[in-house]
Amino acid sequence: MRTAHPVETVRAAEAELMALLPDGALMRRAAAGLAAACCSLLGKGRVYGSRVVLLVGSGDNGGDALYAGARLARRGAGVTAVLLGGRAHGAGLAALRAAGGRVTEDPYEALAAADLVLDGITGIGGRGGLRPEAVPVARAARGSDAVVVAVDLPSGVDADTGEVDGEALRADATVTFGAYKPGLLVDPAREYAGALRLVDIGLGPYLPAIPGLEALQHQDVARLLPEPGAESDKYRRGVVGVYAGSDRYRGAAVLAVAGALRGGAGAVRYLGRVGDMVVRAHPEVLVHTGPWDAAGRVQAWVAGPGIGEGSDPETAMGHVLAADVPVLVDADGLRHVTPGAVRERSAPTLLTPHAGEAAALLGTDRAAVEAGRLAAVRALAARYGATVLLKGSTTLVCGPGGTGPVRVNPTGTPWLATAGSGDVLSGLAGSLLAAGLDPVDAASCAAYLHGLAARRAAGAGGPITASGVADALPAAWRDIREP
Ligand SMILES: NC(=O)C1=CN([C@@H]2O[C@H](COP(=O)(O)OP(=O)(O)OC[C@H]3O[C@@H](n4cnc5c(N)ncnc54)[C@H](OP(=O)(O)O)[C@@H]3O)[C@@H](O)[C@H]2O)[C@@H](O)CC1
Ligand SMILES: Nc1ncnc2c1ncn2[C@@H]1O[C@H](COP(=O)(O)OP(=O)(O)O)[C@@H](O)[C@H]1O
Ligand SMILES: [K+]
Repeated sequence: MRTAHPVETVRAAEAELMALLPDGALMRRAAAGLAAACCSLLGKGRVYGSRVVLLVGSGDNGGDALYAGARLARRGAGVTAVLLGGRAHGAGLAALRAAGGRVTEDPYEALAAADLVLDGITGIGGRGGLRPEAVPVARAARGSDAVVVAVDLPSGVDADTGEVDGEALRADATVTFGAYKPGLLVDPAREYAGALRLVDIGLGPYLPAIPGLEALQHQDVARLLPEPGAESDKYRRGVVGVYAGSDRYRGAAVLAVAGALRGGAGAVRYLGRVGDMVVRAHPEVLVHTGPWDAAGRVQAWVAGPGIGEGSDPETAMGHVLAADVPVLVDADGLRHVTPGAVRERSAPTLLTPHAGEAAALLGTDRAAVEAGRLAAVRALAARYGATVLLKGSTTLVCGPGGTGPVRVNPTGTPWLATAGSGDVLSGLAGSLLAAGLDPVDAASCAAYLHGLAARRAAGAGGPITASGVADALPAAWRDIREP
């Protein structure tokens, strides 16, 4: 599991460790790791003679850049510092000068010739976006041919929330110290960070066991995915009920069922208006057309994709929410849930909104949700007392209450932004619920598999369809099982 810790936690861990070490030892560790990462980014044999520009702010983030710059200068790089704050880390500046580095008043001339730029303007002490004097310099760095490496964080992003208030520096890579910060894993900040590298400075034993954010990796998902045993039968593997589709949105039912069939449940039962079409597309589905209470055994429900509005869907959602089994509510189904109704349920509920639906549930606008995804997913989980999976460029999952660690999905591709792919995801997550995973695991494993399947479907990069994502799910599952 990859974990991220908020700034307050990182600072507390640093303080504990620093008390045991000689002055400046942590910063030297950080700078040594940073310089090593820069050497590998420049390439073997390319450090000597390379041109490195340091963008140096007024705090310790600038100190890291200066010490790393001194190391690179000692290996033969031409290192130039641009001082952007009113002051600069004194010992770091002295180290750079002693190693042969220099300070320039003309950042643009230095940047035009740079092979590597180190962004040490702000790290975890930064507040708000870049200040006006840093904006043209950051743009010139981005516009140059140099590799841009952010020190600890891209300057201008919020380390804890992933929000970007104003302008921030766009890096090709970020070398972060001691622990990932939540903002490095959550859009919009994540996009500014580029490839991530973590430098171990010995903070591990001083960090709490429960992180602010966590990202599943292959082996975590492999451990959680259900696998049939010798004694399995279709009912023991779980039956997932799907209530989806309408005369207007028929495909939503087919796609949700396609996801459900590939999620490890033993059987899929369909209720809704388009059973004929569903069974034509998926003959293995059990279609029920009678009253709700005669639907038969179901271990988890997926309800909402393409059901539309009106009294019929409202009544049906009432039946689903009354069931004493886990329920996933997606898409149109989200119009029919209230915090009170969800809180009163006897079994867990999983809500899977995209940013627009989340905004409607929170009474805000879509842009606000997209700018503050972490806050939005926590607020929804707290308000509904439910697990929430917030879809989009970064998919987040938060357990009921909103206070525990948030799971961030590390797989996926922007090619997933295609109609119907969310329906496949809801079927898949519902199937994992029926197979017995708890809602946070079901949601995060589903997002992981869905993202991998999308990458497989997209190959080297190219348009994909929701059906293509569903078709790629078994191969993604195998990739996880047998890496
Ligand atoms: N602690 C440790 O042991 C270790 C820490 N390490 C390193 O230290 C970093 C944290 O250092 P830090 O605390 O000095 O904060 P930092 O991010 O440099 O910013 C400080 C100053 O920037 C300014 N400023 C604020 N906002 C701004 C803005 N938008 N745009 C421009 N300027 C802005 C503001 O100063 P002001 O100009 O307001 O006086 C503020 O005081 C951390 O990220 C890691 O790199 C590593 O070496 C490992 C060991
Ligand atoms: N920019 C993006 N990058 C990665 N994944 C995305 C992006 N935009 C959307 N997605 C994913 O695509 C799916 C779209 O789901 P949804 O919005 O419900 O669409 P639909 O209702 O058409 O099925 C979700 O899994 C979401 O996380
Ligand atoms: K930085």
